[in-house]
Amino acid sequence: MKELYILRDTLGQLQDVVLTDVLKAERIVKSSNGRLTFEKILWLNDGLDCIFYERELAQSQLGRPQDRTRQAREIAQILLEKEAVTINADEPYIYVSGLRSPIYCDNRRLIFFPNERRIISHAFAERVRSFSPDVIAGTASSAIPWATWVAALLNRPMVYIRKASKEYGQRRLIEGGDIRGISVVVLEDLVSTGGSSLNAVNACREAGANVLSMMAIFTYEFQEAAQKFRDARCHTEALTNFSTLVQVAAEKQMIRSEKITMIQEWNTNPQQWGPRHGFPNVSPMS
Ligand SMILES: O=P(O)(O)OC[C@H]1O[C@H](OP(=O)(O)OP(=O)(O)O)[C@H](O)[C@@H]1O
Ligand SMILES: O=C(O)c1cc(=O)[nH]c(=O)[nH]1
Repeated sequence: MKELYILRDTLGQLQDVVLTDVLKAERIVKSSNGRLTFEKILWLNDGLDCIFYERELAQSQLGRPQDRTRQAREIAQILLEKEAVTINADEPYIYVSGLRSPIYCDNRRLIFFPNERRIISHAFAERVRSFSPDVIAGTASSAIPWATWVAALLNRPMVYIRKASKEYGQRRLIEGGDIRGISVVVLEDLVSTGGSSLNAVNACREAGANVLSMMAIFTYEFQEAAQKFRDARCHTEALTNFSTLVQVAAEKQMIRSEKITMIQEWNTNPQQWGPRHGFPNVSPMS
């Protein structure tokens, strides 16, 4: 049994999607500290730990490192169980940056699994909510569904950012609406070198938006990516990451130890790994 907490201010309305969850809940315990209505729901379904619908409390609760660690481990396990993560050293994958890699994390697969995609979109929503953005932005193409679900959960407008402006029709780079002068959180499915996500952040900035954060499901934790975001003065975070993935895979014996050693070697020096193993890196994909 899991516990779902829904918190709202006394005048607040629960969104439809939450109401559906509430109706399915076994038992609701209500209390109040004067300013907040506090509803504790004993939740029978797997997968959903908690949702916070009050900003102040969300920040204090979600800021606790152990919560983030638990969440990162849970999502890493999903990536492994749903075979989003695959390893192939015989024919290493080519990344959009041109890097060769023995590991690929295909988060596109996650949209196929309703329970897991709910866990991830709720995790995103909890974090995005603490920034109170005007708009949720998704990078094309893989983050469009995540941005859609998060925007629906938070009842916010959504846009998506193309890799390049469309060459016909309205010729837009950002689709959905005008983000000039308003705040945005950008969602991405995955960060390797950070090039794609930073392009999206820059596109939003050039369109006149204030980018509050760029959040991804997964990051390989490359120094190169972290430096790019520092240089761009853009806050960034990920729901889970390479080191957590490796830790969970090792503990639960989901990846054999020699493969773990190999992907760790790749991760410490991704530029060198391909050439050293007879697979030169290639030009970045356009
Ligand atoms: O951090 P980077 O080095 O830029 O790499 C990460 C990017 O690569 C993938 O997108 P891809 O270009 O494969 O496009 P897609 O989302 O349309 O599948 C992924 O979805 C990220 O956007
Ligand atoms: O860098 C990339 O292109 C990339 C790496 C990865 O593991 N998964 C993905 O979708 N893209």
